[in-house]
Amino acid sequence: MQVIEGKLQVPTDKKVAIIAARFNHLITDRLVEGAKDAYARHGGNEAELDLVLVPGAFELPMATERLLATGKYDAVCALGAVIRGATPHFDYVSAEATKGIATVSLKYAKPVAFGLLTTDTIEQAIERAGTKAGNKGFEAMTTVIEMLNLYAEIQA
Ligand SMILES: Nc1c(NC[C@H](O)[C@H](O)[C@H](O)CO)[nH]c(=O)[nH]c1=O
Ligand SMILES: CC(=O)[C@@H](O)COP(=O)(O)O
Repeated sequence: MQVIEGKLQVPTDKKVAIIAARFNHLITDRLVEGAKDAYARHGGNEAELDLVLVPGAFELPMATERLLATGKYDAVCALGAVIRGATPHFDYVSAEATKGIATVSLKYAKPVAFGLLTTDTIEQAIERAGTKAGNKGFEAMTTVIEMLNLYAEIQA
């Protein structure tokens, strides 16, 4: 049986953008740090990353679409933190961001990692932004690296 999988080594010929929401930036700044750390730990040079900031998670898909439409990027690491408030707003923002990120990834057939926290409390968000439950930004960038290498293995 042939096993096809992507290795965890940053490819030298691929351009990656991090796109991060400023909303809840106390959390998202930590996710960005985690993503940069993952890139460096897997052999990449942080200076080669581009960082794009958007107002909130709702804007992640539309700005990712613009980025990929330029043809300059091979993958995007999308980061944000939606934290439940008192109204149903959380459900709308998180659902649109999630659906949009998946849609744009499929449209361009390029990896767009889902580094979006959707938490009930700020404590849960802190736990996932570099404390006891790891750093979802690190995980998302690791996914970008694996998927870029996987796509290189699966040539159309
Ligand atoms: N409540 C959260 C938001 N809300 C803002 C929206 O994402 C959007 O920027 C606004 O509705 C204008 O289009 N964004 C987050 O990233 N996290 C939240 O918890
Ligand atoms: C994600 C959100 O919904 C949040 O920031 C909005 O809070 P609220 O529902 O209290 O307006």
